[in-house]
Amino acid sequence: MTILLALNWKMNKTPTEARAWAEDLKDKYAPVDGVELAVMAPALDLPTLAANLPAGVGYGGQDVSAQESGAYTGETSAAMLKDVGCTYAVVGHSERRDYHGETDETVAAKARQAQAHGLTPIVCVGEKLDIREKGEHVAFTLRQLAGSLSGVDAEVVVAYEPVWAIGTGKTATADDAEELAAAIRDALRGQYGAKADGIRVLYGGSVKPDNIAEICAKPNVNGALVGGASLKVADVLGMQGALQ
Ligand SMILES: O=C(CO)COP(=O)(O)O
Repeated sequence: MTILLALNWKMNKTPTEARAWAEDLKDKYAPVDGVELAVMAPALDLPTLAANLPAGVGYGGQDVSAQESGAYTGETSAAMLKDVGCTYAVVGHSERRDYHGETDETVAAKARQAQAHGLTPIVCVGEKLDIREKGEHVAFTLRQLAGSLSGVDAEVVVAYEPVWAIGTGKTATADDAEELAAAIRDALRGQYGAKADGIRVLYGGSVKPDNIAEICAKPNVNGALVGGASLKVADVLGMQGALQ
């Protein structure tokens, strides 16, 4: 399965900065066999990426509305993302769940809406520290996954992002990542049967050039969702190179 290196810029980079980043990447980028690169950017940056990313590098939104269109001020529809050439939409990132009150039901509705427009949702799940300390991280994450994939078809990517590892410099060990990725794979088999083996399960949380290879070498980890280390082209090329 092709490894997906998904870059989540979060709320960083103006369109001017996004353009400079894309041009810099274009100067230095060479595709690596078996590695797909895609940038999850603020909606305003997407047209700039469409015009300036090197061929073969994909892009997507960081969120998408659960609604089709209409009186939903501030929202971005799946049709809008599709129209600017997105192939992905992140849904259910822990920052959306925490700061915008998104529930599993909302996340599933967003994922279904993305699929209805031909976008692949990247559905994020993962536990907070207190849940891990109680040893309930597997059960919690699988419950979140089941709710977040309700009515969602197999054209999906799942990202396991333990909240305690996001932006903290604390990376889960490769074994921690594999424990959850394997549990997620089993759950996906229950929902999708044999198609589960074609679904990419990513790990996210303080992934960097010096730890990505070990994490992505695990049998059930098919890529990474990267925040901080996605902002500098040098780090992105470092991660891509480490996967070679
Ligand atoms: O939340 C993340 C990606 O979606 C991870 O962020 P960091 O890589 O900055 O820890």
